[in-house]
Amino acid sequence: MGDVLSYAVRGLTRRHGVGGHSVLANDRIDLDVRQGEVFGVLGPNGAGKTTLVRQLMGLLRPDAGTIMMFGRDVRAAPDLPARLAGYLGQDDLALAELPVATAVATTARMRGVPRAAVREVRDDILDELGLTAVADRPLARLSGGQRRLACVATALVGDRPVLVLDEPTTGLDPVARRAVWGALQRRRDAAGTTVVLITHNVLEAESVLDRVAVLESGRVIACDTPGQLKASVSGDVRLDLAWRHEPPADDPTVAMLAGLATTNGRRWTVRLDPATAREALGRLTTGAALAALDDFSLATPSLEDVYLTLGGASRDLERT
Ligand SMILES: Nc1ncnc2c1ncn2[C@@H]1O[C@H](COP(=O)(O)OP(=O)(O)OP(=O)(O)O)[C@@H](O)[C@H]1O
Repeated sequence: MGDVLSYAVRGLTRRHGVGGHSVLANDRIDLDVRQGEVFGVLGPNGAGKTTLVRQLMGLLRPDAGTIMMFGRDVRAAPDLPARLAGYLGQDDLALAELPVATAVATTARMRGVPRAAVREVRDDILDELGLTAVADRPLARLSGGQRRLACVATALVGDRPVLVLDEPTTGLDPVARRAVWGALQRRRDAAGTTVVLITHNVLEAESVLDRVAVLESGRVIACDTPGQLKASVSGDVRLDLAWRHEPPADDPTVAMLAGLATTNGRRWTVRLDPATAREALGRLTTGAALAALDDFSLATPSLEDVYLTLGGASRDLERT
């Protein structure tokens, strides 16, 4: 990873709409994305993530601020992102009528892959992403997940130095998601490709992302490596409890945890300092509540905990 900045963003501001109903979608965002890093953008729905990446791609004009791409001002060279970056948008309907293989091959040709190499390049990426079996089917006649995966293939083909991907793994099954994360890592490791991606899947992204920016209400509220972000909440551990049936509400430990827990049905997640967590667990496993307890675990914080600590909403996260 070098010191070259694929993107240097300063004071980026963009408002949608006008007058009383307008929304400040990006509010003075500063970001540096280094060449060869996988850079994640996390944040709750409506935080301004898509607005940010559309500006990085030159698809939306900033109201204020600058975007430098490899040292050049995107405003002065608006075609720069389209030439240097492969982009996956939220909906990709342009290629819908084409068979997958044709969509990938056509994109490869447009990106300068020599005619003699197109077939091999196309077949390699279809194989890498597990799309070979549907290569002859038009995108419009694929399942939602397969179509998304085919769009990922068209974004990745042609070895652009930058990839900007808006939720590349949303809607994919576990095998396909693993294929996408693997494909991104391989490009970063082998070719120094810079990847900027939006994701809600923090649990999987954690192992792939070099750095993460957390957006909320148009602002960057944290930006660091997953490790450093986790260190910022590292005083705490996460206690996960799965209840077999309704826990006794009059048990003082249960009542204390209930007030602190994020709940998902009978699953409770509580962030506590280690000593309190150990004590609580000790009381639960020796007291009356044990009969209601199905399973428990104590874990050091994940990027998910960071996200939640910073104010992200658990409903916006995919748990897979
Ligand atoms: N074309 C538009 N006109 C008006 N408001 C818009 C428009 N596009 C986005 N917004 C608003 O701007 C804010 C940021 O939207 P954006 O799509 O960038 O968020 P996001 O973080 O990508 O959200 P999500 O996770 O739901 O995709 C939201 O409040 C959204 O409602």
